[in-house]
Amino acid sequence: MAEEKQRSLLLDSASRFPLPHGARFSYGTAGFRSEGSILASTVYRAGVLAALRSLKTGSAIGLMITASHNPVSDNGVKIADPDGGMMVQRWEPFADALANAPDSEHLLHLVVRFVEEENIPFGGVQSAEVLLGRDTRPSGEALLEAAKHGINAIIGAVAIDMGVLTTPQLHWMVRSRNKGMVASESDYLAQVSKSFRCLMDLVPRERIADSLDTELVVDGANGVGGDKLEQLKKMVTGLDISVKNTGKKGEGMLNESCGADYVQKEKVVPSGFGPDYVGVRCASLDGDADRLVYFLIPSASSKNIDLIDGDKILSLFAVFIKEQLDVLYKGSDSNNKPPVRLGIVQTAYANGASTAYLKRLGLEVVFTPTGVKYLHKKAAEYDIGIYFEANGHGTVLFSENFLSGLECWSNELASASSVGSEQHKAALRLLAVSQLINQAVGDALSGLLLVEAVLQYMGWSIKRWNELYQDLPSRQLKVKVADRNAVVTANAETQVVKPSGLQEFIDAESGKHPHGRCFIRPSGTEDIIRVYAEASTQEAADSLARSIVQLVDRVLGSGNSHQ
Ligand SMILES: CC(=O)N[C@H]1[C@@H](OP(=O)(O)O)O[C@H](CO)[C@@H](O)[C@@H]1O
Ligand SMILES: [Mg+2]
Repeated sequence: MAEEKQRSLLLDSASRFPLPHGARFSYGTAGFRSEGSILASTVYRAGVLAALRSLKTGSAIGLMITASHNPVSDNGVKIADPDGGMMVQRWEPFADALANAPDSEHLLHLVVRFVEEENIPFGGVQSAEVLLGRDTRPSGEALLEAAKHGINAIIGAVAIDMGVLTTPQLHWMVRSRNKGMVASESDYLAQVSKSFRCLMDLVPRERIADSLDTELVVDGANGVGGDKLEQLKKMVTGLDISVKNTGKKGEGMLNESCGADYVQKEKVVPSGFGPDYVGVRCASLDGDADRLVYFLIPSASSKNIDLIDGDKILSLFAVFIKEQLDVLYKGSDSNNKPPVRLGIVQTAYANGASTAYLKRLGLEVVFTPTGVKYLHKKAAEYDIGIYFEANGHGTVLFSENFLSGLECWSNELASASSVGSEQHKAALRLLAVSQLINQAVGDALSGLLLVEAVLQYMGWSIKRWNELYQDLPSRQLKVKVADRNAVVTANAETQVVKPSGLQEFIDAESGKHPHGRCFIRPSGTEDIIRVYAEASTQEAADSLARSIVQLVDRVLGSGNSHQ
């Protein structure tokens, strides 16, 4: 009876969100993404999916409506799992099938079959909870309603609207709620600002005396991050933050000539910044504030910037954390403590100079395919795992086991004669980092505060930080091809397996240039093949990339390659 009611409810509500004619959707690296005006049926179905996922896991699930750094007319939707991470990959084929079901009958059929296969408690026997968030895109409001309809089409499921949020805020809320911890936006802001204050209080006095530059100017991409940073700014002291491209009327369009993606890819001064900011520490968030890069405008006449990308943020965090661990483990009372495993996770896009630098520090560096779901999973295998994509998405993960040990150790140090010792302070710093930096996903706001705290601790200017190592010149191009899946890669995307012969050519071309390195892979978010090349000079990197583009175009292409 209950099942009958469930079926007719789903049929009824699904028929209100018909699939647009000729549309095809695919749950890619960043969920579903498309022109916002054709996404209502997809977001409705993502609501159904999220409710089923919540029934299956018995936990709260997140549904975020955003298209990150895409143009303002686009939108998208992604699902967060109970731990705050991306939805388990095993469910992606079902997500695709749901999104593309031609009508409500087919949709119902798919749901009923999947519920049976997955043994999902269906028909009201269990309750489900989906936390909803959206960014500032104009299409978001209507899409949020579509998501609510999808969730409400599953009996027992409740939609909780958490409002306009950054993507990482929603992921944080899902994780916190499922851990039984406070999980509102003000809780997020309170935790982040409190742990930042704690780190700032632990900055060595002699370094404060150097009176390091506290001025920071942030490009908010005209997205949700700017407004949130304005809120956060009121809760932190010790920094002089001003926010540009806040998205307020008259300041410009979302992601247009601004934001972390633009700044990282184009390496030019973003809109709203000019000669007034020469030498000032600047940062860019992307449209949903899960990516962060820093930059420096070198001279008044310069259109180009000095980019401080995700690799360098990672390197800064790695240096800091390694230093704290070295201090912590130096004391005699560390003898009976289990050794800590610190791991660095990068992708093939990491600049070769960053990998060489990290290895020189004696750190363990491993590679995964592109996409945070791979990096995150790998980083979670360590006691402390630091991961970043070059584009600025990343975080620092602490294992539960390491953290509980560290808390006990810190308490021991506090009660013994070591209170206030360097060793005690190192423990407190690491604990504060674990509170500050988002444990669910990469988070531009908390990442930014950690960068700022570490720079203060080190007494480093942005220039000094940038000089940690010098990036090898690189070039990224893309090629339109008939079928991007014709390219199959291995070894964390560094080697082409298919079509055969391609890798040999890439090797031969790379070998022609000092420090030449090149790889190609099918994009997970666009219908293209990406080509990345680096070498000791910009000319060599450009020429290497171009020669591989021509080859890919010849073998697979539509004759239509571009940057
Ligand atoms: C070279 C590059 O920047 N690739 C990006 C891009 O993926 P592609 O699969 O390369 O299209 O979007 C992903 C999602 O935002 C991000 O994780 C990834 O780093
Ligand atoms: Mg983003």
